[in-house]
Amino acid sequence: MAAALQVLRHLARAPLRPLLWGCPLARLASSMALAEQAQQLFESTVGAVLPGPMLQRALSLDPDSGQLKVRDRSFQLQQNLYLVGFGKAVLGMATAAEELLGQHLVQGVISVPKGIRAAMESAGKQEMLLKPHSRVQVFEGAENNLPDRDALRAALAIRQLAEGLTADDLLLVLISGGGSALLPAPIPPVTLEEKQTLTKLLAARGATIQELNTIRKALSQLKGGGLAQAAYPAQVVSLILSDVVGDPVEVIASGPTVASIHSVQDCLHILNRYGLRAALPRSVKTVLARADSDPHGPHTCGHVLNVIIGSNALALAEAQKQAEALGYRAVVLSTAMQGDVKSVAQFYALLARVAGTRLTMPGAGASVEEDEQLYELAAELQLPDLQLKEALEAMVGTRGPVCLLAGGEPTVQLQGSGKGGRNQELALRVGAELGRWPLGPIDVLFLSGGTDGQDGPTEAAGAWVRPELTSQAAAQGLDVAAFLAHNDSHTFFCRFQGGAHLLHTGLTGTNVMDAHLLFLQPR
Ligand SMILES: Nc1ncnc2c1ncn2[C@@H]1O[C@H](COP(=O)(O)OP(=O)(O)OP(=O)(O)O)[C@@H](O)[C@H]1O
Ligand SMILES: O=C(O)[C@H](O)CO
Repeated sequence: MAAALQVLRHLARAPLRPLLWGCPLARLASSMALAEQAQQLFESTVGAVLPGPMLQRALSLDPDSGQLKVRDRSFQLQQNLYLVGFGKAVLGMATAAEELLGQHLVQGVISVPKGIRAAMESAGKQEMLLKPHSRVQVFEGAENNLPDRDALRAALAIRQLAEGLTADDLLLVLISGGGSALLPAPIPPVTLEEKQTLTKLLAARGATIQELNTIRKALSQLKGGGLAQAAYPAQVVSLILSDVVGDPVEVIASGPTVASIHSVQDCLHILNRYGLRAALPRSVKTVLARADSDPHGPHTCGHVLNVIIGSNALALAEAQKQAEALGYRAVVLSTAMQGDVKSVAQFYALLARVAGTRLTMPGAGASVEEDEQLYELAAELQLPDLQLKEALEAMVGTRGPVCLLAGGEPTVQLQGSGKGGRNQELALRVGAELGRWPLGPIDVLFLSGGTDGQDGPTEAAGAWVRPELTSQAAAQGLDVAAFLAHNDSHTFFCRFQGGAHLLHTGLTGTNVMDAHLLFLQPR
């Protein structure tokens, strides 16, 4: 685990070894090293959004004058700096912030997942752990990503700190994914249990994170700008690590420092859509009715600076740079990869075929039907930022290796009771699809990994596959289709070639959704 971390740290700084594409020997070696390079590139993707480097990029402190710079804004520090935070990556973010801001920090309170300190400790990740005499108080709670009494206690301590601030103070707010469950403060008479039940029901019925968080905001004291309001008249700077496609600050962790723009009507529409309006507890109806007649209208957040300091796009941009340094033609396809994992897998496999044909037989092009099918699949997935045409055009005239990068969070409809995760299932499906057609004189590798280092309830971050997967598995007596039918991708990869295709990084301490890397190397 410690060794994996060393690699991550090293890769965050060091450029990777470039390919020497002119020379056949080098080409052979490079082809053999493709899997190794894929794993290194994944680690660079994560390295770009680790708490330390991220905070260092976002903040700069002049030790002589005590001026803190965040983007183009300056704040005078003078025993007036406070910190709060909530989210799965916040422990490491708070540690990095305290290290940077040192003596200026008066007091802090953070709400982080249950067991995270012990997990980081046993993973040997000292840089994610606060020092023994830290000024930051840590609350652990929200087991299984659900708001609980411990998280409620943390939220109340955060509110108390915020409410005690004056116009001379600066509140630094550290926010990352999972923040909603770690900052529950229901508006009375709504109880924690009622809020828990409602969010669980909405999630189980397929509500999007935008819908879920709209409801959470309407029922919360601190979400939807409530925390910023509590801290007024202090100045507020929120440093946000995004785990939502498109980085919407009002959605991530339910936007506690962003004024909510939703009306009660929006909430009622959502509750209607999921058949929950009729059975609402009286307390929820009371709070919604009260909000409807609130004479003050929505909060304003003029005293707040919200800054996205880490995102999937940022991580992929770093991986793209590293891939180019290795000699690849690298294109970021999308940072909003969503949709059913089966369709996403078909898309990547067909993309490998269409792009591969362009690379190996310039001028021939893939068949018109395949091109059309690829564009149809892309349209079905509805990816707002997809650079498919650009990526395919980039193949024309490219004679060397290509790396296509994407990020996001596909969805798995669980049918079986097997062990797996989104990334391992996607990789397994892509592997199975790639084996269906001959791909010509080209080496192909697809990797999918969760940037938090944990894919579903498994110890792996994800997996990588090549087109030979199905036949090699069959030679080992493993039937890929049978494992897929039970959502048993992790069991498959543990058995296949002794687990050599699994990605193991350990918990990374960050989270910007998943990364997908598709490598195409003409032979
Ligand atoms: N056996 C399985 N096969 C495939 N996917 C699974 C399996 N079990 C759980 N999953 C998927 O794993 C996901 C939950 O895993 P995880 O804890 O990594 O969540 P997450 O959404 O990545 O959390 P975060 O928001 O922190 O990134 C769900 O999307 C679920 O569908
Ligand atoms: O906490 C949340 O609301 C989700 O992780 C999205 O940010």
